[in-house]
Amino acid sequence: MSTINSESITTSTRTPVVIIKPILYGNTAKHLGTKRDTDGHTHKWSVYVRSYNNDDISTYVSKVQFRLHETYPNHARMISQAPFEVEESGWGEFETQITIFFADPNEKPVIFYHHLKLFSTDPDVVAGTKALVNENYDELIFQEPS
Ligand SMILES: O=C(Nc1ccc(C(=O)N2CC(c3nccs3)C2)s1)[C@@H]1CCCN1
Repeated sequence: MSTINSESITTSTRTPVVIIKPILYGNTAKHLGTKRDTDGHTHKWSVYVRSYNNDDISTYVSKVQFRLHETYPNHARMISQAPFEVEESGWGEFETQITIFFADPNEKPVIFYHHLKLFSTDPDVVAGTKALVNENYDELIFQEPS
């Protein structure tokens, strides 16, 4: 923006402000201890998106869609309030698609792909004394409107 007055012309240049929000997305899993008779499920698991710093991501995330394997009822799960996670059970591993929608209508949704992991060679996970955690670090980057 330039301003003109009798003495001079000044031009202000504003450096775009970039806001970076570190996040974690992924899953935890724990063996049920047995193969459930009713449905053959062996694990309970949770797939989630959360702030890396444990702050409230609801200030900038409006909803998150977790697309599970199509054999799950209502497999495209939309979560519209924190915590942004889906808790389920099953017997195997598969690809999930995680779409993050933002409170700012001008910000396009972002999509992450996550392999839901249930199995581990970690003796404590195998013993069921420790949950498996399979998560990824990433960053949501916002440009302040110029
Ligand atoms: O396992 C795998 N795919 C899976 C897809 C769905 C799975 C599962 O666990 N499900 C619980 C069951 C339900 N049916 C109804 C309500 S929930 C669906 S496993 C692949 C195959 C080879 C390696 N990985």
